[in-house]
Amino acid sequence: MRIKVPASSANLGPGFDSMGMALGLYLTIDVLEPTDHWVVDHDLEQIPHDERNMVVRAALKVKADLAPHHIVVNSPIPLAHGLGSSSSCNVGGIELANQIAKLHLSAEEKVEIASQIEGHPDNVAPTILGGTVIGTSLHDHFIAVKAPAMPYQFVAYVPAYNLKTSDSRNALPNMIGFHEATQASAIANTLAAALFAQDYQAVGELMEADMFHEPYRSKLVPELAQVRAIAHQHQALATYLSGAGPTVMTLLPEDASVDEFVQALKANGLVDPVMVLPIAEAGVEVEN
Ligand SMILES: Nc1ncnc2c1ncn2[C@@H]1O[C@H](COP(=O)(O)OP(=O)(O)OP(=O)(O)O)[C@@H](O)[C@H]1O
Ligand SMILES: N[C@@H](CCO)C(=O)O
Repeated sequence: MRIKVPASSANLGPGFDSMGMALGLYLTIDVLEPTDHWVVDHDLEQIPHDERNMVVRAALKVKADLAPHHIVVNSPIPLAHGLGSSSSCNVGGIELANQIAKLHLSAEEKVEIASQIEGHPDNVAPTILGGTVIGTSLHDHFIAVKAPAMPYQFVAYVPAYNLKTSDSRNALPNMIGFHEATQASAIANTLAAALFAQDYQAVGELMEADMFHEPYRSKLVPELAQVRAIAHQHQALATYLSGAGPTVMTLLPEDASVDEFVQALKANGLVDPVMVLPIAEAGVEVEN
């Protein structure tokens, strides 16, 4: 059995901790034979091979006495780069428990469990449901709603350095003022409305108007302003900080040339890898 889990890009600018989309870059978990203790094969450095592995930890949160198995985890999702690598592990672990213990969890139950583990649904909800998802916690549970597909090319500029979510969150203020909070949430609310109305002119303007996190994190990721400035010269709809960074995501129209955009980045000294990632319209899947 193989569990296939998409990567994800959270925030979409002002949708801090509430908006995200699933991307066609997949962590896979091959479930092999039952064993007397957990064995996790993978080729990452400094990542545990036993029950301390993040995938197994998530599975054991769902079912503490889950029968141990030999599993193989492969992930092309760069770690600590704002493409949801940890969310894919958590969602994969939940699905692992679901399959081994035959729990028959609904998608809503998986979103609930995953959001409890992560504390916010912006990565895990699209990773489970696929597509673009907006969600929130409310009265100890989570509500997640799927938005229409965006007809754009998603171009991820992936700086070489890692930025752990915890470190990137430490750059945020403990409090913002009432007027600022009202304005920031008005921008996010209007972005949600524009996404559902498929009013992409408004989407583009609003995506670049975040007041919750990008102003505080941009000093950690100078590439955000640099890529955004160049993107504006290449018909981009918008550029935003993907998740906690450092990946910078640009939405280009489907008929725009990614090559020309990448060449312009390089000409300006932005020579880190670029990935063009499709939206994953399906979330986590199981292949037998
Ligand atoms: N394939 C994997 N196997 C085991 N652990 C992993 C794997 N991928 C990620 N992790 C764990 O997740 C951590 C990265 O999580 P973190 O939340 O900092 O970043 P991210 O999920 O990549 O980015 P973001 O949440 O901003 O999108 C790694 O340091 C590692 O502990
Ligand atoms: N919304 C989260 C995504 C990463 O977990 C953040 O920006 O910190």
